Parts: sequence; structure tokens; C-alpha cells
Amino acid sequence: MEIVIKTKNLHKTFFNGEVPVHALKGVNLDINEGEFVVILGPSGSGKSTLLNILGGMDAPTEGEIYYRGIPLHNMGKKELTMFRRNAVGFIFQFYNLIPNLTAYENVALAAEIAVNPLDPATILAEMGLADRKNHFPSQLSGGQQQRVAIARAIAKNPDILLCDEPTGALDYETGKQVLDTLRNFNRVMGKTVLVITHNAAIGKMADRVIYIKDGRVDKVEVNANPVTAGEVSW
Ligand SMILES: Nc1ncnc2c1ncn2[C@@H]1O[C@H](COP(=O)(O)OP(=O)(O)OP(=O)(O)O)[C@@H](O)[C@H]1O
Repeated sequence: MEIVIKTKNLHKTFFNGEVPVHALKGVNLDINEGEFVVILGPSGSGKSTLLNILGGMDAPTEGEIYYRGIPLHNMGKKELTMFRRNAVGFIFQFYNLIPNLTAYENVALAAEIAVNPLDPATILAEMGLADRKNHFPSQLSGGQQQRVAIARAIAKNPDILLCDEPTGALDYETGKQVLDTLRNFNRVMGKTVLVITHNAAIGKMADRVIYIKDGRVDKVEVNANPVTAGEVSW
């Protein structure tokens, strides 16, 4: 099985004025192709910092990170932008849709700049949003906006999908629908999906659960029998 992302001794230190905050303190990880990985950890443990570095949105202070063997830690800004654009789809807790573009236009914009995009209208229809495609974000519910955000990430047809608390702002049923979509992208399309969350129940869907504690990998659990989104409850 090919390793899609590898990190070696990853450190990230932020400075609040003079005061250093050691968000990551030596993270070693391998993420395999086609895996559904859930990263669990308490608030402030470094999960978002890690995801941002894995997605090329931020650089480590120290350590190495490889995407399919290619070092990201040595990349210039332009190359990193291409990596983000072509290889990675992001889903955030608070959708980050462009307010003055319709649902369709939000998805199409992402697809336009991708190398091998999927059809925006088809993806929106698969998300159950065919009849909402001409709505602006402010005319959609939170769950619908999150589904547009997922459609936008998936329409790029990325190699890796990185999700930061994707269900954090959603009600229970909508959250489960969103998880189902993420799992389909993983299982049907064979893509690598990483989800960071506080919600331990979501870990039951994962092939592997990586626990982050105080800027380090605390433990890794392999799930012999990952369940479907429908079987998860919290
Ligand atoms: N830009 C920044 N400047 C300074 N400190 C930061 C910055 N970003 C994160 N931190 C600090 O780094 C640590 C890890 O933050 P991070 O957001 O990665 O944690 P998290 O596990 O994702 O938390 P949460 O679950 O609450 O989102 C925290 O102490 C946080 O305050």
C-alpha cells in the first residue's frame, strides 16, 4: 500500500509576542492511500495545526513532510499552491463559501482550476442539492451549506480530502449525512480521507484512529471492522 503522506518529527511553534506556543512537538505519521483516518484529541492538542501542515496551508517549524515521496517542507510558495490546488480538498467546520456566488458557482470555481475535475452539477445532484444550485449561501441551511462545501472539495477530485470538524456545526441527522458522503468518497472513489474531530463516536468509522495529545501522537488504533455512518451514534 502506498504511503500518501508521511511526516517525520514534525514541530510547529507559534509566537504570541515573545511567548512560544509549541503546538506540535514531534509528530510522526504515515497515511496510506485509500484510508479513512480519524484524528481525535482534546481542544488545543494540535489537530488543526497538523491538518493545516498536511494540506500545505502552513509550514512546519522543524521536521519533514512528504506527499507521495515529494518533500513539502522544501517547497516554495508556488509549488505549495499547486499541491493544494491539485491534490487536496479541504472541508472546514464553517463552510467558507463565497457569499456572492451561488452554490453552483462556488463548486464550479473550484472545479475550474483543478486538473481533473468532476462535473459540478453532477456532484451537487449527488449531494441532494440539484434544486438548490442557484441559491446563494445565505439562502441555504447550515447542512446545505456544508454539503455545498463538500461538493466544492470533491469536485476538484482531490487525491486527499482533509476535514476539520466537518460535522461540528450540524445537527445530528445532517451530520450523519455528511459523514456518509465522506465515507462514499473514500470507499467508492478510493480516496484518502482524514477527519479531525472531538467526537470519539466518528472514530468507529475509521480504518485507523490517531489520538493526538499535547502536540504528539499519543496512540494509534486500527479498526478491524469500521462501521458505516448509519451505524454511528452519539
Ligand atoms: N496562529 C496561532 N498563533 C498562536 N498560537 C496558535 C495559533 N494557532 C494555534 N495556536 C495554538 O496552538 C495550539 C494548538 O492549536 P490547534 O488549533 O492546532 O488545536 P486543536 O487540537 O485543533 O484545538 P480545537 O479542537 O480546539 O480546534 C493551541 O495552544 C493554540 O492556542
